[in-house]
Amino acid sequence: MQALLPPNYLLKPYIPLPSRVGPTRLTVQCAYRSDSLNFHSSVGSTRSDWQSSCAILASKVVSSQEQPAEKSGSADHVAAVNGHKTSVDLDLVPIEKLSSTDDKPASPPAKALTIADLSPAPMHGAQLRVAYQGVPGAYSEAAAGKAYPNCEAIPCDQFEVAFQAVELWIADRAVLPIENSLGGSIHRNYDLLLRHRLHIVGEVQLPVHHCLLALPGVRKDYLTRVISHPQALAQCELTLTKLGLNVAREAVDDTAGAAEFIAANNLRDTAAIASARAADLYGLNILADGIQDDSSNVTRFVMLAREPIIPRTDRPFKTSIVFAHDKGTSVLFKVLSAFAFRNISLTKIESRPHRNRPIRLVNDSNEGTAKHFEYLFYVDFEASMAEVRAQNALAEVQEFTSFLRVLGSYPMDMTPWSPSRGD
Ligand SMILES: O=C(O)C(=O)C[C@]1(C(=O)O)C=C[C@@H](O)C=C1
Repeated sequence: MQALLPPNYLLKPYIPLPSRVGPTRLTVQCAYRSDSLNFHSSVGSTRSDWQSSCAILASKVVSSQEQPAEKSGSADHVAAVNGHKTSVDLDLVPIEKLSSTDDKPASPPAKALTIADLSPAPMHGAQLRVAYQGVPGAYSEAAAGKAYPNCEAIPCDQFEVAFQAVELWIADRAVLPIENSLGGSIHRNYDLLLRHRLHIVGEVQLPVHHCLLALPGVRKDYLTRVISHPQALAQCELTLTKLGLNVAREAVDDTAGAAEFIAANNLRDTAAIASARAADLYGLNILADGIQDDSSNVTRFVMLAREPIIPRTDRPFKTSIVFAHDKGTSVLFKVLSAFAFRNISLTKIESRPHRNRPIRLVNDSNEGTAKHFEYLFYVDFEASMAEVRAQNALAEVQEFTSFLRVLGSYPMDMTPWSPSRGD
């Protein structure tokens, strides 16, 4: 967004928004239009708050592109356009006001940047706003709380919306699941990491303890279906069968959303797989506790921000990269050896279809044409980009690859492991 501003205006790195966001769930439409918001709950938020928030974001871009410079930078002007009165200005500071004039003292000399400047806390004096996919009671909300204690968690109806919420400055961070110890990778988020320009700034691992929830008075033998997030259904498949629940499984957007749906529609033949907190929030009973197929069920989440953090060497760091290559099959081996020769451990490798070029045609000298699928490879390795061995490894990787992007270099989650409990 900064690139859209006229050159004589500086955008300070935060846009104040109405202070209460509350648990209103962001939808795709919210990121684009302010007139089609989906209000799940009215707690602490009003429609006009949200219209103002979205309009501020929209008009900031529009006004900076279309208005004459002396008007577009005015906080009052933007506030008036949005019909939203805020006591703080919108942080658009004309550069000329920062420089010295005859009758005004010169501005203080530029201050050296610190790590805090490069991974800034919000400047509006409020809590950090963290976007997650799902509704209150989702595991992603718990992960947001673990990553950023005391944050203001902002529910979003899709992963993509959580990315957009950060890109549009509605949220400061997004916390998104990337892999689970039983269900495997969350492919959608791998794809979105590449499509968006956010940076991974941290990771958290959350023990996931699933419960089977139903309306009060409902017994297991009343059930004709179980609904939940596809990952949660996969994580409990064996246990559901052991419980004699050979009923239909239906996928919904998130675990807590499944619980909310049962409560809202008074469904007496349906159970949800979700957290004990979701049972509390939506008034459901716990029919079975700890139904994940393995007690050490854990989901790894990544934290995303608009700016990368400065990599360090005083604590264990992990770095995530994605690359593609266009030459031969031994490239993957060569790339992996660049890490092996330097004793850098890989913690994860994932391949995804190369959507821009899904198939490569290779002319066979004898007959016809062989078709190879093309992939993007995502690799996590245990080293910080501040380490020379990691820099050298990537320099070597770059020689073999047609595309290479560092998604982030960030502190590893080193919290001691304990199997999932009911909390
Ligand atoms: O539905 C939720 O509660 C989520 O937070 C999503 C999600 C996931 O996408 O993997 C997160 C953790 C669990 O693994 C199950 C579901």
